[in-house]
Amino acid sequence: MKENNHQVDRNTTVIKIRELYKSFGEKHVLQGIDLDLYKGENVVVLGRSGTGKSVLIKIIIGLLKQDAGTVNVLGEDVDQLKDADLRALRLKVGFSFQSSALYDSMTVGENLAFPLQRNNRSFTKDQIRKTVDIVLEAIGLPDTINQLPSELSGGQKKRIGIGRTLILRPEIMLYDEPTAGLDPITSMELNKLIIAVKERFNTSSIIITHDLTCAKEVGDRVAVMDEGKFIQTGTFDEVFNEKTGLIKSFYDYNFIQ
Ligand SMILES: Nc1ncnc2c1ncn2[C@@H]1O[C@H](COP(=O)(O)OP(=O)(O)OP(=O)(O)O)[C@@H](O)[C@H]1O
Repeated sequence: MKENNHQVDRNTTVIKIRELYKSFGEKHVLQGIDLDLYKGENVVVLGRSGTGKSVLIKIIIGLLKQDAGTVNVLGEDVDQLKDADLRALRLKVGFSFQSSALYDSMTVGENLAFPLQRNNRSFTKDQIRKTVDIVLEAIGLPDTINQLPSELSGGQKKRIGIGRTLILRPEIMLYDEPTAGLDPITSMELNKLIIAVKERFNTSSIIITHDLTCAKEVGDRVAVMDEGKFIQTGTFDEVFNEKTGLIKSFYDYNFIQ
């Protein structure tokens, strides 16, 4: 059991996915996905490239429509929502891109303030500044407020990307390969940040990764995707206890190489 597992509320499901199918022409990408994300939980989705992890995330935030099945996010069936309701739902679901997607010409402070200025026009300058300060402190980079993205390391950019997502106080966080391209020490710091975000901001998260250390550190549960289905779901130890087939390949590649 993880120390932070006590925060998981198994009576409240924030994302409920049932019998989800998605094909592109003859390419059957998602072939019957079921998933519950509980309040306060971090679920890691592991899978080889091209197994459909990004397609799953896009359906969750309504960027793609499924062929069959249901995706319920915070009580709403995503594919049934009108545009305005979908936009409102997206404000409650923070999506942290693989590339940090920061605006190069804006300082860190301006990058963080931008989503607030755009989505929450009632905020005063002072409130915006305070919110930016709180988030910068939470992500451990209070001194970068006046820096440009080009002056930051890869790990710092990822943190700021997460901070920019947090600024709107989402209930759910979706992380797309948060540790990709980072050295092991910076990856470990990012794992700690993902756990800290959950504890401090009460978020529930889906984390897409190939990185088993990340999965082990941050995941209350791990779901292994292969050919559009989850072939194993459970705690990291449950999933990797019996190492056969794809699970073995993943384990060997990450830990024995
Ligand atoms: N809009 C689209 N049109 C056609 N095919 C698509 C589209 N989006 C995704 N695919 C296909 O769906 C499959 C799954 O893609 P997806 O990006 O979800 O993989 P992934 O598991 O996220 O991979 P990676 O780990 O490399 O990011 C791929 O074969 C991809 O080519």
